[in-house]
Amino acid sequence: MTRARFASIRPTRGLIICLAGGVIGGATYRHFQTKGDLEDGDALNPQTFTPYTIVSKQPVSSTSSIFTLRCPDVDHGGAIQRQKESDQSLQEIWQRGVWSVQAKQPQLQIARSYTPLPPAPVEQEGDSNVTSSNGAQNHAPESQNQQPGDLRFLIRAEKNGEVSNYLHSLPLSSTVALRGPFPEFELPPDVREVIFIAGGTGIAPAMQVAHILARRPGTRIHILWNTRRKDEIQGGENDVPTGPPLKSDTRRKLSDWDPWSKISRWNAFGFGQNEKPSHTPARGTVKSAEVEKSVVVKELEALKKQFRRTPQGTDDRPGGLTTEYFADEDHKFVKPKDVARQMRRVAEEEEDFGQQSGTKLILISGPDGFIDLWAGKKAWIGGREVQGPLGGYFANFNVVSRGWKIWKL
Ligand SMILES: Cc1cc2nc3c(=O)[nH]c(=O)nc-3n(C[C@H](O)[C@H](O)[C@H](O)COP(=O)(O)OP(=O)(O)OC[C@H]3O[C@@H](n4cnc5c(N)ncnc54)[C@H](O)[C@@H]3O)c2cc1C
Repeated sequence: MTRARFASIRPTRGLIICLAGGVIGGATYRHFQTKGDLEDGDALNPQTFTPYTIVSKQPVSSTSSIFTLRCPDVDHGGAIQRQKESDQSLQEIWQRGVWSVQAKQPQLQIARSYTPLPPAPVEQEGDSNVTSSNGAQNHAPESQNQQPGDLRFLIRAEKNGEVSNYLHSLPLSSTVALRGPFPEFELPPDVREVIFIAGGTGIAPAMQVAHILARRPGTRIHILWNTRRKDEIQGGENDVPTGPPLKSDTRRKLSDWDPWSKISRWNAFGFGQNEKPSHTPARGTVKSAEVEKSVVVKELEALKKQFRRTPQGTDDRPGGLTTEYFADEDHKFVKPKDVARQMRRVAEEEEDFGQQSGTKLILISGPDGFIDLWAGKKAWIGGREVQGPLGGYFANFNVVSRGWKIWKL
């Protein structure tokens, strides 16, 4: 979610893109024609804006909230149809990769991109499974009033930010015009391993990826989430291995390997499905049991549970989501060594169990400076945003030869 990412221009029908005055602080902004943007009666689509209603705003921190938006008039026949159409059209994109929608500020006629969060985990009696609005299995005590087709966003009110502050200023039941979906990144079908470095609201695409991988047996994702404020990661637990690396005499061939063994590397990672992962409270936070967990932390935990319900891969390798939390306010930052440690763990597993097929991905999402620091600036070529050369910390990491691919979101 770089500033360049904020600036990506997608040629769309019925849209006038005016770049004049659109470059502010390194960002190019999308300006829209006043007439004909709002097309009442259409399901969410990339060409025209569809009015949604804010049905809830759930504070995450003093600067960010989770907004739930719904197609209006959901109780009326035609609109129910529209809601269903919208939900169906999103089913596919929810399985493919990272995507966004644009929200419009009507007075200024500008729009910004926002990343839908996976459907809220739905509370259910006991520990049984429930099905979310997009057919996903969910499990956690959140968001009781969710309806099919609802879109949820984690939105931070940026200092002097036009659209984000406009959205935060709107009371419940206000209308917000949305357009989309816009694919941002397609996960390779054979993806096996993901390290996701997320800055701030960059956690939203990380959650999208986790949501997809939770349905792909044997895939794993480790999220390193760096926020500015510690309240956003409150109660978050770091799933990091606590024991020393396994010695070579404990190595076993994959065929001999007992996935439920306590000494298995997968479990040492916290990926085992029967074993309780070893947790440490997020740095700078008190033990999670003693504090109310932040809304996003709760949702990440619910995503972890989704992985545990997914059948294992053909090689009996448990899939999983693990997390590490860092807050600037605590002077804790994700460092290259944190990423290197995860890469090393994967490399050790490959040594032990043999090189596995499948793509290994490092994804980075967050504000401009965050992306630049890790992987260098994205670039613009021919009016299109491209990845640009690999820079930042990763310029000095031997990632490619180790079989990792990097993508700046
Ligand atoms: C694909 C995509 C998905 C996105 N998803 C989300 C999302 O899920 N949630 C979310 O909150 N945002 C998301 N963003 C960012 C969002 O589109 C806006 O850029 C953001 O809300 C700021 O817009 P604004 O109009 O309020 O600020 P602007 O008026 O555009 O900017 C005001 C000032 O704030 C600075 N600024 C803007 N954004 C940031 C930032 N993130 N960090 C530091 N300084 C900043 C600008 O440089 C400028 O100086 C996404 C962006 C993209 C491209």
